[in-house]
Amino acid sequence: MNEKTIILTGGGTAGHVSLNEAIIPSLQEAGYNVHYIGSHDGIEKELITNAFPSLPYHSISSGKLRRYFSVQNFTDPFKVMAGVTQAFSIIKKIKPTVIFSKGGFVSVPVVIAAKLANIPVVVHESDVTPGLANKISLPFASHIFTVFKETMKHLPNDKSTCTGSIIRQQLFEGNRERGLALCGFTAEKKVLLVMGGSLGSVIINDALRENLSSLLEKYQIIHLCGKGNADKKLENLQGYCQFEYVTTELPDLLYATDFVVSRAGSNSIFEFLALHKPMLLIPLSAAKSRGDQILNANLFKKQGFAHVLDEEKLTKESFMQAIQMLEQKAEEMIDQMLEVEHPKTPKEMVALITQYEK
Ligand SMILES: CC(=O)N[C@H]1[C@@H](OP(=O)(O)OP(=O)(O)OC[C@H]2O[C@@H](n3ccc(=O)[nH]c3=O)[C@H](O)[C@@H]2O)O[C@H](CO)[C@@H](O)[C@@H]1O
Repeated sequence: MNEKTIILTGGGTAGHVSLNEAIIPSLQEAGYNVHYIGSHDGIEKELITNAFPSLPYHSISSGKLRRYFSVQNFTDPFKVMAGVTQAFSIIKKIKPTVIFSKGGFVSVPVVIAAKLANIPVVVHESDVTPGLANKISLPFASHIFTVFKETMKHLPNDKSTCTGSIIRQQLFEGNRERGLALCGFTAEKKVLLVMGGSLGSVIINDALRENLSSLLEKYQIIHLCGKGNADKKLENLQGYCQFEYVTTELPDLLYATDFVVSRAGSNSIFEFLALHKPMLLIPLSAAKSRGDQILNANLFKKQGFAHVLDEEKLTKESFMQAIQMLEQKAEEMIDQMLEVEHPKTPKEMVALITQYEK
């Protein structure tokens, strides 16, 4: 049990789980006994236990790290402390050789407990600027890997490396015909995929649904609308197919897609890039976040991969104009995307992480 055991952590939103999902099969192939530490009821529990039913999942208590005032800011530190104690006893029992943290607030107690147990921790940051959980984790980590090279200027030189984004292998194994059949679509009309990040976005959902009849004249639409956001009235509308959240269906849906409208979460936009999907990005505004998606989106725009519409400028009309612009620029975007090197494989990422094991 002592040898070749790794603990993965990360959660809160799917963006803090995708990379872990990508590397688990390669870790298992390399002979690692993989354990996961996540929260009791976060999305990571559902995603990991559904995709890898035999993988041991350990729940711990975790508190949310907020940048704004909330009464829970007074109780959550106690939850984090309880989480540290729980994570510490799990680590002591499992005795991993290394711990890999994909960030999100549940990862903080795990990283602190790892330091207390003297187990090396490797952290991964997906966005241009480090998230709060990773900032807290940094002093406890042996190394931090980044997706964007621009992130390096926010990190100590001697313990950071840019690896680029790592894409789940199954996303390259989709099939257009299967995707079209799943939605009841024909091959005659172009397909627009609209996605508001892993949680869905109410304002993007509204902008789409307000324009639905005009858009359906030209496109067939796959709408990943987020948990609790499906609209029953639109269930049998020809050419419109809504899902609250998809897992195994995603590769086929992406292969069926011609253009994407999306939030600018790091994992999603690199997946669209790897599959050469022209994209219109509507990043989460600075008023609602630390502005990481705005930076992600603008770097994609600068490299010619995306057209960007600021959330503050989103109206029924500007949404339609931006989609027109997306279609006009689509070929140019694909040409730019074809120039990009193939991302590192999950197997290569595993080799990078495990070099830090004790
Ligand atoms: C509100 C919020 O905190 N957003 C952050 C969160 O976004 P979010 O969780 O939306 O993260 P990303 O866009 O990076 O990744 C979403 C992941 O979910 C997958 N997916 C999505 C929908 C679906 O139906 N099925 C599915 O599998 C996508 O393929 C992707 O792998 O983490 C990102 C990465 O740190 C950040 O850039 C975002 O700012």
